[in-house]
Amino acid sequence: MEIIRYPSRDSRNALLQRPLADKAREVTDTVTSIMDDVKRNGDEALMRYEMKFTGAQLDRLEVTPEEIDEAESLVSDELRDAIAMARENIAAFHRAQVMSQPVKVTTQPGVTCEQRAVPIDRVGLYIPGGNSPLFSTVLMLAVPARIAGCRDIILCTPAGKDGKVHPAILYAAKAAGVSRIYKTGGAQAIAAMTFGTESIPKVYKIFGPGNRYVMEAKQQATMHGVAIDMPAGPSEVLVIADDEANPEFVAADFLSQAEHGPDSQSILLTTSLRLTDRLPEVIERLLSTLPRRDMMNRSLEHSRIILLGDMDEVMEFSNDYAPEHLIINHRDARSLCNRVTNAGSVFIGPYSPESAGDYASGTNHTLPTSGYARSYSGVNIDSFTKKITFQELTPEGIKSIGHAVETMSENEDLMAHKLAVTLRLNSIENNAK
Ligand SMILES: NC(=O)c1ccc[n+]([C@@H]2O[C@H](COP(=O)([O-])OP(=O)(O)OC[C@H]3O[C@@H](n4cnc5c(N)ncnc54)[C@H](O)[C@@H]3O)[C@@H](O)[C@H]2O)c1
Ligand SMILES: N[C@H](CO)Cc1c[nH]c[nH+]1
Ligand SMILES: [Zn+2]
Repeated sequence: MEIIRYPSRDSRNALLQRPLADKAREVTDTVTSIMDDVKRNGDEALMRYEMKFTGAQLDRLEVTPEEIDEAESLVSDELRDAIAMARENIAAFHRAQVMSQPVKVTTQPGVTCEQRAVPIDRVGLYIPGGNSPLFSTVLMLAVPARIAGCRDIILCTPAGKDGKVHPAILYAAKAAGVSRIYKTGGAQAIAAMTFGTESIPKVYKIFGPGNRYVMEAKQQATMHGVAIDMPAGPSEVLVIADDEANPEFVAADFLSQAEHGPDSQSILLTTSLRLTDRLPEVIERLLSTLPRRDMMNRSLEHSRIILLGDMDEVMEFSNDYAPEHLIINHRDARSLCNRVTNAGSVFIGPYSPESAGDYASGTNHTLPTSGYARSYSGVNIDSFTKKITFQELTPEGIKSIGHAVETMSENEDLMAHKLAVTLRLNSIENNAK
């Protein structure tokens, strides 16, 4: 972990870089060849890749109803209760985002404009399964998809070496109303949902987080006519903390991101010399009590403690970095959060760990990474709909805006546009005679 005290303005840009950004070309090339292979060879390629990456020998990709029943019996009552609570909270927060009234405005006498949200008919959800089986992500994606009214919800996730999907993923998928589940992961799963294969249908929009291969594949999918929620790759957290912050809380928040994968990143921004000096030792102590130490150590190599001069510099750096998660563990947390312009999701105060939002508070944990929080939102109810506009003009309406349209189209040299209005105006005039 790097400790950087009072970095010069010139050196700050380099600190905004995400881990392994220099390997982007390699990832792009690997993903391009996987996408081509799946497009050409369909299910055969998917089974080959599952064997290569997970060791699973598959002869069918779709999960059977019997496998789902078996999974249900393996989930403990305690986990069922936890999933039920998370699902309720996620549903409550996302239900509240539904626009209850369509937008309907009369812009001029006789001119009515409307906007309605219409669900995307078939969506594809990617559930990561490399380092851990993220069944919480099933809830984050399938619950809002159902609330939005998506009809067909496809889910892809890698199988384990034994050819089975983790029982909690299957249980959560059933509880959240997923239509069909397939055993395929990584870039090949995204390719399958992009092009369609013998078993897996092509979808209209792909959702979900994943490692660098998954994130790159989703971005390539957009070149083949499929929409995506956003680039959501390796997890990251930026913590803003002051002298009063409990160093153990900050250390645990660092480590909770580090355990997602070797290319996750945790950053502390502080004006406190005391915290800067103490944190490495507290992280070391907590780390020694946790499993996955090796992976966390690799992630911590990219992590940074950055000591800055004042809170203006802290907020400027945080907004430039645009973290996926921002934890403000600071005595002025409430007022600082009003200065956030770029972040996926913000956790306010000492008792709001990112883990709460990862699982059960109700907000969505599928969020933009790698600086994409500058321009993208995390998954929300709108992600599952598209907005269609409607308009209706009465004879009075075409008369009220007709002349403006004729003038504008004439000035764009588009005389057929003008004609479509003029003919109607003439017809209204003739009928009136
Ligand atoms: N941004 C978010 O909202 C969010 C949410 C949850 C998790 N995440 C991130 O999702 C990621 C999950 O990653 P994961 O690896 O555990 O699971 P994953 O399911 O995303 O990826 C595993 C698959 O990647 C493919 N793969 C692995 N190495 C490869 C290689 N060398 N070449 C080609 N393909 C390869 C394989 O198909 C493998 O099955 C983590 O980085 C985590 O931080 C992000
Ligand atoms: N932190 C992840 C988003 O970057 C979400 C997650 C799922 N499970 C645990 N955490
Ligand atoms: Zn997490």
